[in-house]
Amino acid sequence: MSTEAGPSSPPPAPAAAPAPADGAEGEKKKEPVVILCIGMAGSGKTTLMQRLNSHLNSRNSPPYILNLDPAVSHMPYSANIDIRDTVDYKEVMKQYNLGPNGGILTALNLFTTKFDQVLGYVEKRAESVDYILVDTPGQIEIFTWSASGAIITDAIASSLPTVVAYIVDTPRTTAPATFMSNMLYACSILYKTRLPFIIVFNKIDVQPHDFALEWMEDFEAYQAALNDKSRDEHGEGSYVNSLMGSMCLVLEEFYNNLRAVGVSAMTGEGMKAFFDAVEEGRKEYEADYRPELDRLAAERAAQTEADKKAQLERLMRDMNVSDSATATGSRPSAGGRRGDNPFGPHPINEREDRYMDEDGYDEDEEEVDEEEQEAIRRQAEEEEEDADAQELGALDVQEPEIGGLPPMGSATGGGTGRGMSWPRPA
Ligand SMILES: Nc1nc2c(ncn2[C@@H]2O[C@H](COP(=O)(O)OP(=O)(O)OP(=O)(O)O)[C@@H](O)[C@H]2O)c(=O)[nH]1
Repeated sequence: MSTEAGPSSPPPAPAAAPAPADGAEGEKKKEPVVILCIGMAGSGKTTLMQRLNSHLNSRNSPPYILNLDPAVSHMPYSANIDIRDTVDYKEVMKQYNLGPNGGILTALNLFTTKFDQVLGYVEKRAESVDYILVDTPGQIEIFTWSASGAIITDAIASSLPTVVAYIVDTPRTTAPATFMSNMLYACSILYKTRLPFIIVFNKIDVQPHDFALEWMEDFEAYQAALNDKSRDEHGEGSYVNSLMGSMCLVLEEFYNNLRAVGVSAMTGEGMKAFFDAVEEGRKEYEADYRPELDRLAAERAAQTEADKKAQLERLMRDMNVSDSATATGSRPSAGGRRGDNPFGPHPINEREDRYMDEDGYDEDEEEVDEEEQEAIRRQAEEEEEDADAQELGALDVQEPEIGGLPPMGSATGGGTGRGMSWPRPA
């Protein structure tokens, strides 16, 4: 058992400005790292969140915590922002005749409509914390394969250094086939998020993770394990097993580019290795992800600038004040001199007449009308969506004071009651 605070010990008294977890005093404080905990149901995400929370509290560096799992019934720590305070997924299920997964997904979608507020709170606290922990729904695909999961991940990652901690239930991964399935899933998440990735082999108090590290480093060791279990009575390996052997080779590149650590959320073993890996992840984010983000932002800015320029040119053309027209002087302006005041009054109907065809049909006018109508339609749709979200109960996100976390183990199990639940009370 580690010497860190146990699961139910209260956090230390909140410090106004927590001492930096690492780095020398006087140095400019680093941006906090966001740790996105993702994993299969039962892999130990919530327990690990609790462990990370108590570990960081014991280092006098309390983290900022977000819970994005609307269905968690017991949370052994208090979150600064809890999806359950904003949306009640059981009500969503009832009202829309949805099953549990549909309810959780819809609750997450509703919460996503308010995520800009959440990000605002997180950014405000970025000055005073070193780590931001995010717990995700137990049904992994609800987060990793949904639009809202992608929106939330992108929003966080474009704001702060972010690493993905993929939690693996080690005792349930000892079979080569299960191991391979888990690694392929991890690989798919890596390619979807493209964020620095840590594979966290949890529950090493029950099953050490050496076998997994060996399989990741040594193809032949994995092949040997496969052969061990794959022979049929004729001594032949099955098709699936030879496929898995090939997969292992394919994944070599993936294994080479990620960090794998073993932890026990229960005992606290492996915390140092975990935070070292997070620090490496931060460096990778700064070296690879941030420049890409900056490049995309510059690309977008250039595109916006080009669009603006094109619009302006079009406007100038419409008003007959193109460079050539201005240079040669198109018509006398109000002041009387040719080329002066290109926006001056036109002789009646002159401009309009030039754009009319023989039937008096104005093609350009129609184009503008369509654009305007499209813009009006979009705005109306957005307003309608906003109204829907409001009605459905994606209420303003509530944030308690940081550092004022209730003692660990005091979660209410059905929302912490700080915010409003759906549906909105009469
Ligand atoms: N022995 C051992 N058990 C653990 C460890 N971490 C979690 N568990 C147990 O594994 C079970 C599942 O843990 P949770 O933290 O609820 O897992 P989860 O991934 O949050 O589960 P969902 O919310 O359903 O996705 C619980 O019974 C935990 O006590 C660990 O490090 N060692």
